[in-house]
Amino acid sequence: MSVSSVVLLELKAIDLSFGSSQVLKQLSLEVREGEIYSLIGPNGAGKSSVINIINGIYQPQSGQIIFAGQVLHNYKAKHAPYLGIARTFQNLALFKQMSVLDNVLTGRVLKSRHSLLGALLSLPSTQKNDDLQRFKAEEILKLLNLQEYRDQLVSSLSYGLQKRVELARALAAEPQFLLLDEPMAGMNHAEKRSIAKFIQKINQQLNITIFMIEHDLAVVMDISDHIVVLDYGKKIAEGTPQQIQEHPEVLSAYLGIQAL
Ligand SMILES: Nc1ncnc2c1ncn2[C@@H]1O[C@H](COP(=O)(O)OP(=O)(O)OP(=O)(O)O)[C@@H](O)[C@H]1O
Repeated sequence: MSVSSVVLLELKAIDLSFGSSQVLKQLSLEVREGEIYSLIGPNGAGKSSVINIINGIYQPQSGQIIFAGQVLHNYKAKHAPYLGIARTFQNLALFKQMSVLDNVLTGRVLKSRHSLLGALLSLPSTQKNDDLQRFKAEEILKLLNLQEYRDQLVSSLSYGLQKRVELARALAAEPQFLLLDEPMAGMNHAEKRSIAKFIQKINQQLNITIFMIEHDLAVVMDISDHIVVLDYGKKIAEGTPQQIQEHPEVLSAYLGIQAL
């Protein structure tokens, strides 16, 4: 997807505290439509807290969240799917004793016009709706090369495949903005490369803006359009991968690496 000049998400002067500990300090950021936008920084910098704010799980003490031109007031996690915001979690959150297809179908709840009465009466419209949901879920499985696992229990799959199923389930909601919390955590090199390709495919083919936290800097540098570096809840740098790689403060003081 080409990056547009339209800002899809804006955080303005966000402050977040838990008790006496201030986690985010006057944090502002802008994510443009079509971007793969990555947030990096040391452990405890506040990255997951940012995702939890964008997803409505945490409510900041002050600041504004503006999504698609709308200031969000009293914003909670239950509102996110209606805005077209979906997410994956740092630790897998799947129904492990259900099949891959059924897990993806759970992601279609909002898109389904299924009524309980219709189901009880086996109305033709209910059957049509089920067929549509299944068709959409199958399309996503195809996109992520998961068809061959469709009927397998999630618990029987490798960790890398389970992460891909989680991605599929998030996509089932047809989001316009996808939050990925460490999508490559715990993966081997080949699995990381493969998930990176799928993230690019989702961005380009489905026109979904991606907001990602990831510790693997090589992958972040490889696929991101824009990177923000957070430390102690403050933005210390932002720019293209090249600008970030050349930022001496980021490299030496905060990420503790010499060169990428
Ligand atoms: N619900 C909470 N209650 C209390 N403190 C919290 C809560 N959520 C986050 N914190 C604190 O906020 C700080 C930032 O945590 P956060 O998980 O956002 O950092 P992070 O950059 O995502 O770290 P990591 O890379 O290790 O996942 C930490 O000190 C953490 O303990």
